[in-house]
Amino acid sequence: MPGLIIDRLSMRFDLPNGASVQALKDVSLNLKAGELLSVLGPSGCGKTTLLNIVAGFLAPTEGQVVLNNKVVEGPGPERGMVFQQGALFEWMSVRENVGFGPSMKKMPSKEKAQIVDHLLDVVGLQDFKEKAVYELSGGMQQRVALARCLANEPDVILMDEPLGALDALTREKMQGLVLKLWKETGKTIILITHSVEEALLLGERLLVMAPRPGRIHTEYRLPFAEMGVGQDLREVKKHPKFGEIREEILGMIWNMEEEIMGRQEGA
Ligand SMILES: Nc1ncnc2c1ncn2[C@@H]1O[C@H](COP(=O)(O)OP(=O)(O)OP(=O)(O)O)[C@@H](O)[C@H]1O
Repeated sequence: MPGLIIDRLSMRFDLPNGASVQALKDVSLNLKAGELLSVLGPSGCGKTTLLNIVAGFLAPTEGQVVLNNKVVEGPGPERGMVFQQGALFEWMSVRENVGFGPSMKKMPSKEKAQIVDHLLDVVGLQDFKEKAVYELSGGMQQRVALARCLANEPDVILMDEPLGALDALTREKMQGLVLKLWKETGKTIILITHSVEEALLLGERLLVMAPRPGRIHTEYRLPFAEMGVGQDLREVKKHPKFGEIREEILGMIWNMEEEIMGRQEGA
């Protein structure tokens, strides 16, 4: 079956002092090709661990990830990653950064130039093609990171707080861009965020995770990502359901954090 199957994942980190941390316990999830999933939860609930296992950077202690019928056994080009800070090659131009994957694949230069040009149009950076990345603002650097990821033609894009370091206005524009890319490319996307509003806007499915052990607490299926494509996201936020679910999730995460604090004080 095409798509991504996360099958009963558990991850335990054994620490040098003999203790261990159960970062994930029995996490299962099926994503169809082209679905957009956002993941929220208090610090330490295993969001990044989950993403790193799907990326193939970490091997789970139990369970498996299956993408398009193949078990994930390490990193691969069909899974692209976008980090909070672009992880770009500072000394290369925007064009060279976006063309890096195609260059590695030894793609003929004419074909590579066409792909790079197309992606720079998509992310609105055509006029900055020859600039070095250190000359760009944070928002522009994240646009380069998205274009560079897309140039590898991944089936799944994994984003770990990709907009977390941006100012509010740039972040809002980038949220619109993520929705546009999702609709135009049909990629499956998993996006981790600490912002409840962002998770509501950028998740047709939204997972709230809980800590100790890291697990899925609640899943929502939401209309806001679809509503937001090509629209003013501030209008989407005015939808009565948006405010209602935001309050519900904020309360849920607040209670989890209270519980953690209580356990720490009682320990
Ligand atoms: N390499 C590691 N060695 C030991 N413990 C780890 C390691 N990586 C993560 N952990 C622990 O696993 C748990 C989950 O961590 P993870 O980073 O996945 O959570 P998170 O939800 O992404 O947190 P945050 O929101 O703060 O980024 C935490 O208790 C963390 O301390």
